Amino acid sequence: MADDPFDNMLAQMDRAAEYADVDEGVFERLKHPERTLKVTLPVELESGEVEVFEGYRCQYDGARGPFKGGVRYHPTVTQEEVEALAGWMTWKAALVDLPYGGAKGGVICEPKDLTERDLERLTRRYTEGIRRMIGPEIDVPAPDMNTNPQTMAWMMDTYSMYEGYSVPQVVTGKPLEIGGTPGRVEATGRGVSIVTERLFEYLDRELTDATVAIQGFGNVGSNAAQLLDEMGATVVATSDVTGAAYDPDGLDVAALADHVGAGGLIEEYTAGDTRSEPERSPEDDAELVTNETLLTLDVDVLVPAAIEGVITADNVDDLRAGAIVEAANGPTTVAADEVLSGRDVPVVPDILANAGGVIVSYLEWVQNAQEFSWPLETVNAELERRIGSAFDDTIERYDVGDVPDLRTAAYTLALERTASAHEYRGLFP
Ligand SMILES: NC(=O)c1ccc[n+]([C@@H]2O[C@H](COP(=O)([O-])OP(=O)(O)OC[C@H]3O[C@@H](n4cnc5c(N)ncnc54)[C@H](O)[C@@H]3O)[C@@H](O)[C@H]2O)c1
Repeated sequence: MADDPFDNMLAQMDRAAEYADVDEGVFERLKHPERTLKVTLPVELESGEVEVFEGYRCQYDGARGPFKGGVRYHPTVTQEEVEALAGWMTWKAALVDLPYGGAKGGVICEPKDLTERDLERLTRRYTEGIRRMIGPEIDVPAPDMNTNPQTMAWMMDTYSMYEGYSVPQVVTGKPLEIGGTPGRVEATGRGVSIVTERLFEYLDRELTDATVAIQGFGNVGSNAAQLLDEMGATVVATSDVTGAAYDPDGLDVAALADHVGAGGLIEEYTAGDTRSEPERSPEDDAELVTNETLLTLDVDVLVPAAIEGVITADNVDDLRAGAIVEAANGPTTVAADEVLSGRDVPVVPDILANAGGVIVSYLEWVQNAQEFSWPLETVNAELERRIGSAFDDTIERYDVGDVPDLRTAAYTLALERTASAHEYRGLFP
């Protein structure tokens, strides 16, 4: 059993290595991040107090191109977590065939306890700390948990100030006004909805008959919920840190999105204290249940879209979902994965299910390089083409019949593609 995210990632690699055509020496290299920078970040808060934060940037593997990966602000960030997330970015970029290596950043902080001004100062100090490591052709950060287009704007501005000219291409997930792309904010959730639809086609089942439970109603969870709702699925539960809203007849997803968008919490929504305009539908009888209960609901699809390590050996036997689509990174431990694989529960792995974000980040980066902007329809069509093609490749690998599950199929492809890049490039010096 491996619950540490980095050990979990290595165990996933080991599982796929049995089936992947990868040279042993190259495989050994792939188990180690290229480099990780740890930075100390003293920040004078708006209160006048000086607080010393700690942050990281890990560049995991750059054989396929410049490093790419988000920046996370969270109290539980660790070096091992950042390195695991950077590894997952490497496999994700390879699986969806983007010309990128994988990276990730993180700062240990509780954003809820910081003012907007504090967050700006922390972001600028972190950007200065990792500035020599990033760049449009070197390593391109993006948003992740608790970071957003505003965070990217501060990063872009800080980097540009040092360079002496505007460098929009140094980060993706920016506001539209400074080189962002239409469709980036919804991209990960849109990708999740597309792969869920493809999975149902593959299983020869109707998405319009399906019930869905989504853990986490942040950027990814809320956009996936709204798009799945538009596709005709019934979203029966969703959650935040305060708990889950559950209505077996379906939630009023639009009202919930309005409420949360206005800063509301799930526990307030279920208590009838809503901030949505118009009011929540009278047919929505959402009651408050725990996040743990949400995970074990008898639904057709479970979408973990919050944090890693939520489906474990401890709760996997209680899971009743017919399929799992991993919107979060690393939500299933290897021990739990083996149980699900044994029970033939299809699990669309994170490196495929949540790749919509990095795909549209790539499209933003390409538009910045071209100094040209594309309409939303072009971005969405390209996202659908790329994630659909990665889904087809994964299914094709799975249908050959030797790999036990979709995750192993996806990892096999990702490892083979990354290893192939290493073999062509050779071992320096
Ligand atoms: N934003 C992206 O483009 C993107 C891309 C790929 C993968 N992801 C992954 O998706 C996941 C969610 O990212 P996001 O950008 O939506 O973050 P977010 O901060 O916008 O939302 C996170 C949601 O999870 C909830 N949450 C946090 N901790 C929780 C806990 N302990 N139990 C239950 N709920 C909890 C929060 O209340 C919130 O509703 C992360 O694993 C992230 O790495 C995000």
